[in-house]
Amino acid sequence: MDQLQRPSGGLGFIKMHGAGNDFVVIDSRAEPARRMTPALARALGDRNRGVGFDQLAEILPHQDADYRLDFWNADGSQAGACGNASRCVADLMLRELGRDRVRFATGRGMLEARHDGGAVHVNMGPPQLAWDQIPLAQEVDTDALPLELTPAAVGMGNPHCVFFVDDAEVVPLEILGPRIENHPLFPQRTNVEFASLTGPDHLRMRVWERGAGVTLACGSGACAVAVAAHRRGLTGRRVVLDLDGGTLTVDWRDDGVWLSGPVARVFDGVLSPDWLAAVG
Ligand SMILES: N[C@@H](CCC[C@H](N)C(=O)O)C(=O)O
Repeated sequence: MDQLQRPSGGLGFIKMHGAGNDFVVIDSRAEPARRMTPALARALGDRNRGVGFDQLAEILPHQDADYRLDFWNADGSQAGACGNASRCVADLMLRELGRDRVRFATGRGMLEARHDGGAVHVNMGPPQLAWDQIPLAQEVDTDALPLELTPAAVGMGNPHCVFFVDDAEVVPLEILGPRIENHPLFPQRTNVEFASLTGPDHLRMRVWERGAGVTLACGSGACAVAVAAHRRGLTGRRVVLDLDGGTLTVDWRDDGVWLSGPVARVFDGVLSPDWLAAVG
């Protein structure tokens, strides 16, 4: 990764996106003592007063891995997983280390990422399918939740509620998303996906993210939709998903759920000492 210019007291960052899911990446490997806080994440995530992002990914040192990644939502909450930010940071680290494979630690354990051509692939690990792993508030069939339209619940290190509908395009996400996100069945809230089958092993999906709202893509959400679709017998184990911001591919293999797609480095910036002082 190129060294960022840091005015004394400033904070360097990189703005990236993966299929339109946008991120601020902060490299704290050299300064692990300076940690992100909910207030700073919220201020940075504000698209008017800060930089704006769906998630913030903070890179930290780790003794048994190439690095560790922490994820923050725009509302200042933390997430155990973020597939697209994992792919974006892996792209930076694969280039920096000159390797074709990296291992990194996250809230859900050790993950692996690889490069090939233009795409970055990350193994998001096995899906969590037991009600108390996702977690849900009570023991129910995770493939058919007791909610209208009987959605499925899938954990990918973070909770997802997946609805299969005839036409995901017309779903009023802004209305339904927050209702499902905060439904009492999900004690840690949930990400919400609406998906429709558009061809053999091909899905259209739209997403409402916990802590971020409507986003153009969600990597762990794409994994959850693919897992739920296969469990329902709608698709095979490898599917292509069209999201609002681009196309992702998910392959549920024996060693985990692999997520693939494009990444882009948009710009490098520095938060000024004055702005940092003002947000506390
Ligand atoms: N955009 C992400 C998911 C981010 C975390 C999510 N909002 C949560 O709170 O669980 C992805 O690409 O997976």
